[in-house]
Amino acid sequence: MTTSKSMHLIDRKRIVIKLGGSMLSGLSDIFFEKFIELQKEGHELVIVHGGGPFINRSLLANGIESRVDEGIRVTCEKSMEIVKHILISEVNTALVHQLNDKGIEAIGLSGFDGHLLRCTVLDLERYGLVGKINKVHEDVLVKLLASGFVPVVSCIGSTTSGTALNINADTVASEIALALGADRLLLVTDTPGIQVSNEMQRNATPSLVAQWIEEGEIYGGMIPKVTAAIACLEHGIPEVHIADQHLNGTIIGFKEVFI
Ligand SMILES: Nc1ncnc2c1ncn2[C@@H]1O[C@H](COP(=O)(O)OP(=O)(O)O)[C@@H](O)[C@H]1O
Ligand SMILES: CC(=O)N[C@@H](CCC(=O)OP(=O)(O)O)C(=O)O
Repeated sequence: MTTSKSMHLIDRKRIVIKLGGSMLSGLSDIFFEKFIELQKEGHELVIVHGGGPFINRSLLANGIESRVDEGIRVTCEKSMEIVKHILISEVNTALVHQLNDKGIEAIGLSGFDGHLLRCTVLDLERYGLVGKINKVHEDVLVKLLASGFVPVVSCIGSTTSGTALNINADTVASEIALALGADRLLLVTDTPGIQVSNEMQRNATPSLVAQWIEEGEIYGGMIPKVTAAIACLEHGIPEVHIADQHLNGTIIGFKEVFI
């Protein structure tokens, strides 16, 4: 016979939630309420955050040229200093504070903490100091989750010699979701899902996504999101949502899900 306690354990899901820089400065109470609801349902939640618009502003203020190639920032040494400072010292701390303030016990981490994101350089000539994740040491996250904390991860990786590398936050979220064997990846952004011909899509499959990229319907910052989604689906994560902070959006899977 299944007891209600074991039912609860069976139902518990590990969900990786990526918060895009596009929506971080406008996090609403509704988002925090939904987050707390998921916690009360017993799910284990990990947050990964970006901060693209904050980085753009700081680069501009410092007179450093900013260029993005298919959603990946080309990162020179001077930019890297700014990226590291903005993501770790500003965005991560502000987000951890906001969560703690709402009664959510959050702990901030970068890829340096517990060797979380071990990287090598992706393509020095094309992207500069951008990391390719070779290994996620997810044990630090598992320990924090087991102690009831919400890990809040910024998208800075480290090489074995301690050099900081910039990584797109959608990529970090998908690699962490895969390493944790998450049940769901939720990419929260400033739009309620994928829009095609002016219509929001409730469902998508990897082949439809490939077609929409080909047709130019998906471009810019949406490209790393759908790439991350497909990598997760191909490695066994059942569903990826691309949604706004009210969690309305597109579900990407191999089959259509009617919601
Ligand atoms: N088909 C699409 N549907 C919706 N948004 C799209 C699409 N293609 C490109 N985008 C762009 O992607 C943006 C989200 O990516 P990005 O700005 O990088 O967000 P984040 O900071 O949340 O990662 C949207 O605001 C929109 O401008
Ligand atoms: C390599 C790379 O592109 N890094 C990103 C990291 C931040 C990010 O991904 O932020 P969003 O989630 O807001 O887009 C960047 O420098 O903008």
